[in-house]
Amino acid sequence: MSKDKALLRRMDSSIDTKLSFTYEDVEQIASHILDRVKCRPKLGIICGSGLGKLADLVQEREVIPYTEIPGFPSSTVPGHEGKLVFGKLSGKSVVLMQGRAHCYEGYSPQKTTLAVRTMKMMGINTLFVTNAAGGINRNYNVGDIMVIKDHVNLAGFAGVNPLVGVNDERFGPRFPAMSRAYDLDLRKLALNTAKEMGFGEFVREGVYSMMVGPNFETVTECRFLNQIGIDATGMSTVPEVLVAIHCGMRVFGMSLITNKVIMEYDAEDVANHEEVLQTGDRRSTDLQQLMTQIVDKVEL
Ligand SMILES: O=P(O)(O)O[C@H]1O[C@H](CO)[C@@H](O)[C@H]1O
Ligand SMILES: Nc1nc2[nH]cnc2c(=O)[nH]1
Repeated sequence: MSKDKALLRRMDSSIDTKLSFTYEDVEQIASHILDRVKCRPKLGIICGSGLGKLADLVQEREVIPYTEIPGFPSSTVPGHEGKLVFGKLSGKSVVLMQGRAHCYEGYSPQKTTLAVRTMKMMGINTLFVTNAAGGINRNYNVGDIMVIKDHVNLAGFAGVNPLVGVNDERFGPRFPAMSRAYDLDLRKLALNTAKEMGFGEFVREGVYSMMVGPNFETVTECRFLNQIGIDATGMSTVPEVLVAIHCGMRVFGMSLITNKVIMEYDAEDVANHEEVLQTGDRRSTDLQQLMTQIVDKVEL
């Protein structure tokens, strides 16, 4: 055998397809789920840390734990139950993800977002994402709700992006635009609804950023985020939104500001997940009310 042939044989020049779930894989997962439920929703809602109580308001519930869905990552973080909850919210058919997967749990960005493509394959065309986030904007208070108008994919700067890998055009284009990721009409609907409900004082609109985590940010990282125009930061949501936009879904997002990030080098406070969950608990009723009103008004 020539030297060149031996080298070619030794070096695998193919793309690592193990990264991704194929279109056929996702089809199978979606039909596995649909075989188990009667509900046929067009709206999907992802509940962030401590925000899963929204599922308590769902009627005619049909529940599937993630552990019973092939390929689905199981939830390993407190505040994320790890269940798909189908049923009616404000009279509309919905599916709620009670808990999400995060890259910091050790899941690939592709696995972290598998549920989003699965939802699309199940007929869902509108995705609402929620999260718990640290307030970077100094005018924000703990307990504020931020309608997301844009994001900065800081994790993407380091190569963490679920759209990396073989692109199957049946999911979406190789180079998806991301300049209108958060639907303008839905943002307006949410802000107007908040005003009507008397929530205007604590519902804002701002920019979310995602770093992989699991550590909370250093003081200098927070100062940097503040300088580049970030209002709130977390460890999720962005990969889900990238995948949702890639596969043609309409996206709306809200962050609950669960803590103010530390920006003083001599501060004694430190960020912690317990505070995140406690704020989620305290504000969950308002967030649930706002969400149910938006669901009531949204056209699907
Ligand atoms: O983004 P969600 O899942 O709401 O949770 C946020 O809260 C957790 C940290 O307290 C992290 O998982 C962060 O991403
Ligand atoms: N990265 C990050 N995620 C959070 N989730 C809730 N609070 C925070 C925070 O301060 N930083």
